Amino acid sequence: MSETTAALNIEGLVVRYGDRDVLRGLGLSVARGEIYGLLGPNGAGKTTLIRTICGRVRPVSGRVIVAGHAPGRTALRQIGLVPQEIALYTHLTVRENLEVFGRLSGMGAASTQAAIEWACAAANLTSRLNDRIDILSGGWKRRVNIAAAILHRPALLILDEPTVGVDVDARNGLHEVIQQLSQTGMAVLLATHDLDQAETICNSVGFLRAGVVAPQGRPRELIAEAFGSQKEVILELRQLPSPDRVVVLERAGFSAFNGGLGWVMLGQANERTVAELSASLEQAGIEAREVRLRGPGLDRLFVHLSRATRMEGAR
Ligand SMILES: Nc1ncnc2c1ncn2[C@@H]1O[C@H](COP(=O)(O)OP(=O)(O)OP(=O)(O)O)[C@@H](O)[C@H]1O
Repeated sequence: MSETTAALNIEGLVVRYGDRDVLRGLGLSVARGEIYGLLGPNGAGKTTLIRTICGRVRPVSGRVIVAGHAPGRTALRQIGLVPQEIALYTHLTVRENLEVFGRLSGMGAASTQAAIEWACAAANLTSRLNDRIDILSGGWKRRVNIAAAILHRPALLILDEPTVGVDVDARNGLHEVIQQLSQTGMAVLLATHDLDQAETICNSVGFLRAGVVAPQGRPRELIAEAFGSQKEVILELRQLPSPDRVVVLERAGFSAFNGGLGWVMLGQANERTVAELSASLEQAGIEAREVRLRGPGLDRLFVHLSRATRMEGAR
C-alpha cells in the first residue's frame, strides 16, 4: 500500500522504556476506509503504539506517517482519538460538551455547529444532543466521545477498547457507527480485547506480540492459514462431569470452558465423526445437551498465537 493511499503507515518502529524495547521494529498500514483491529495480550504495547502514533511517545527509530504527514501538527489534525477512559463534562449537555471540544480544537462558532450536526449524525447521537451527560448510559457516552473525536473529520480514527463495560445492544450500536464511519472513507484503528468484535467488524487484524505485529491480514485468511480445514467440536453438557469423565474428555482432546459445562476440541472433524463421537461419549456416560461443529474463530487463533509466543519466550 502506498503512503498516499494509506491513512496510517508505520515502518520499523522501535519504542523503548528505560532499557526495555516494547516495540521492536513494528510495521503496519491502515488504508482509508479500512477497519484494522489491533489485538494483543495485556501489556503487549497497544497503548504505547497509540501514544506513539499520536506523538506522545518519541520512538527510538522508525517512521509513523499519518495521511501522508510526518509527526507534527498537520499529522495530529488527521487523527481522532477515542481513549479508553470517558473524558466528558458530566454536568453539561452533549451539545455543550461538543462545543467545548470544537473550541479547544480551534474551530469558529459557526463551523463548530456544522461539525456537531455532522458528527452527531455520524455517531447516531442526534436524538440526545440536549441531554446532560450524567443521565446517559455508558454506550451513549462512548458515542459522545466518538463524536468529539471526529468533529474535525480526521483521516484516521483510533479507538482504544471502545466497548469495554457496555451492554450488547450498545456494543452493536457502536459497531454500526464504526462501520458507517469507515464507509465515509475514514480509516479506523481499533485496539480491542474483544475477538468476536474484531472478527465481526474488522477488514484486517494484527496481533501485537513480542514488539511486532505478526501475523496480520484478513481474519478469515489468518484463521485458514493457521488451521486449514480443521473444525472445532463444541460439546455442551447437561451437568458437570465427574473426575473420571473429565479424564475421558481430556483424552479425547477436549478442553473445558464455561466452568466445565462446555468442552471444545480442534481437529479434522465432520458430521459423521461428530455422530460417532457423541455415541462413544454416551457410552462413557457423558450426556451432551448439544454437540456442534464450527469453524475456528479469532479466539482460537489468539490462544494458538499466545501459546506460540510463550513457547518462543521460554526457549
Ligand atoms: N511510561 C512507561 N514507562 C515504563 N514502562 C511502561 C510505560 N508505559 C507502559 N509501560 C510498559 O510497557 C509495556 C506495554 O504497555 P502498554 O500499556 O502499551 O500495553 P497494552 O498492550 O496497552 O496493555 P493493556 O492491554 O493492558 O492496556 C508494559 O509492560 C508496561 O508495563
